Amino acid sequence: MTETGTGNGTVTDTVADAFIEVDRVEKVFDVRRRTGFLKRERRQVRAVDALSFTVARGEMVGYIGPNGAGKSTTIKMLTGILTPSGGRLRVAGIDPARERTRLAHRIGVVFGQRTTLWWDLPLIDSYRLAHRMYRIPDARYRENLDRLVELLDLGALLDVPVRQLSLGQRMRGDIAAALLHDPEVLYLDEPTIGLDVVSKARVREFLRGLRDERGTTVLLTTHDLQDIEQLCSRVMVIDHGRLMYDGPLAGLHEAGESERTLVLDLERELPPVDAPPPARVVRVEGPRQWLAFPASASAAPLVARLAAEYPLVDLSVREPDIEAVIARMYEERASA
Ligand SMILES: Nc1ncnc2c1ncn2[C@@H]1O[C@H](COP(=O)(O)OP(=O)(O)OP(=O)(O)O)[C@@H](O)[C@H]1O
Repeated sequence: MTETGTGNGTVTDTVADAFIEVDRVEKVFDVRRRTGFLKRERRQVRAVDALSFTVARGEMVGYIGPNGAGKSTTIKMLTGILTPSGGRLRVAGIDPARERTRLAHRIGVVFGQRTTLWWDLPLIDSYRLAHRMYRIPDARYRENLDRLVELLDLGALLDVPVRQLSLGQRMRGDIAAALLHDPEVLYLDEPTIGLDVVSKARVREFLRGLRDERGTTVLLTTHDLQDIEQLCSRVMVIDHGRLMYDGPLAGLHEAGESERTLVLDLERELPPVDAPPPARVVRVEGPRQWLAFPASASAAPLVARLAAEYPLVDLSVREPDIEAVIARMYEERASA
C-alpha cells in the first residue's frame, strides 16, 4: 500500500515512502479522580494501544472511529503536542515530540471545532501573522495567498473579523491558514462538521484538488462517511486505541455489512414498494418510504427500477453512520 513506484520498488524504497510511520505507539493518561473527602483515585486510560500504520506521501487517508476512540490523541502525537508513552513515531523522518518546531513547518492542522484564526481581527491579519510565524518568503506567501483566496473564494472575506464569518466561511479561512506555508502533511479533524450541503461540497472539492494537484499527504478525521467516500481511497478505523480496519471504504461496508437508506417520496400513499432483494422497505410514513440496501452496492439500478414502476416525486440516499458500521463490524466478529 505504501509502494508508489519509486526506483525499483525495493524494501528500502517502501520505507522511505512511508511519510507517516506509527509503530506500536501507545499513549496512557494518568487520571486522578476525587472519590470522596480527601480521597482520590488514580486510574490509567489507555487512549492509544499498540497502534501501527504507515501513510505514503501523497495519500489521503480517512481516520475514523467512535467518540473517545483515540483519534485526537493520535493526531496530537503526530503533531508533537503529546509525547507517546511507548512505540515509535515519525513524520517526514522527524520525531514529532522531539522536534516539534521543525515539524511545524512541514505540517498543517485544521480542527473543525476550534479555530486557529484570531477571533476579533480581520481574516487577513491571521494570514499576515502566519507569514511571519512560519517565516514564509514574501513571494511565496503572496503566491500562496492569492491561490488559496481564489480557490476557497475568500476575496470578499479578508477584511471581515473572524467572529463575523459563518461556520463554512470560517472553515475555508482555517484551511487557507493551515496551507499558507505549503505543508507536506495536512491533518484535518472534522473539516465538514456543522457545514451546510453547499459548504461541504466546496470544502471537499478543494481538498480533492489539493490531493490531485499538489500531492499533499492528508489524514482526515471525520464522522461523515461521505467525506471519506468522496476523498479517500483508504480508511483506517480505530476503536479503544486499536486499529480495527485498514483498507478501502467498500471493504469496511462489507466487513460491517452496513446498509444505506434510500428515502422515497411518492406521489401518494402506497403499500410498501416491491424492491429487489436484498433491498427492502423498512419504514412507511404516508407517501414517504425508507428502503435499506447494502452500502457496498450502487443505488443507481435500484433507483432506476423504482422510478420506472412507481410515481416518484423525490428521493435521497442516506449514508450509514460510522458508529453503526463499527457496531455491525463487532457483531460480525463476535458471531464468527
Ligand atoms: N488529556 C487527557 N487526559 C486524560 N484522558 C484523556 C486525555 N485526552 C484524551 N483522554 C482519553 O483518551 C481516550 C481517547 O480520547 P480521544 O480524544 O483521542 O478520542 P477521539 O477518538 O478523538 O474522540 P472524539 O471523536 O470524541 O473526538 C478517551 O477515553 C479520552 O477520555
